[in-house]
Amino acid sequence: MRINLICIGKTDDKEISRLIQYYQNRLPKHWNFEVTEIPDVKNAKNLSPELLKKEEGKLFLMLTENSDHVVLLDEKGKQFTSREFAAKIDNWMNSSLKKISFFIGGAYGFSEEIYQRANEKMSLSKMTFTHQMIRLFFVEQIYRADQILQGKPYHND
Ligand SMILES: C[S@@+](CC[C@H](N)C(=O)[O-])C[C@H]1O[C@@H](n2cnc3c(N)ncnc32)[C@H](O)[C@@H]1O
Repeated sequence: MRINLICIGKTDDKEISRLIQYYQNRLPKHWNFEVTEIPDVKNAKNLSPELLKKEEGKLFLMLTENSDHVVLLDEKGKQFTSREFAAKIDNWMNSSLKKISFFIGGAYGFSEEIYQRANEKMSLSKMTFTHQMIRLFFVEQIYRADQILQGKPYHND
């Protein structure tokens, strides 16, 4: 199974990029985890929020196959503990799913088309984070899930 985290625009803060890389490098290869940064929509500043979300949505969908299980990272989604998330990933890994695509929205979130396409919505907190910071928080949770599944002492509860 592959796991793809798809985000809008480059991670423009070097410190966030460095930490994402840090956790990614510690993840075993069999996770097949990759981060895809979609280029920012051209002329984004001249588009209304609705149009911008639509354009970003088209780019998300271009990277998604029909068989992908799409999970939106969305502050209004369902919340999990780190152990529940690790168990969820373990179930997916033992299923026939070929790819899980996690989407992080842009500055205004997701278009209606993307909500329609999504299989589920997952929240990391009820609070809203920037689309840059949430990348790092998510990648750390992926690393934490691996440590939990390996029974390592990184996660202590
Ligand atoms: C700045 S937020 C979008 C803001 C918001 N949806 C709005 O109404 O304007 C950018 C993206 O970061 C992600 N995000 C931010 N906070 C999150 C949270 N607590 N849990 C999961 N994803 C979050 C989501 O993918 C969101 O679309």
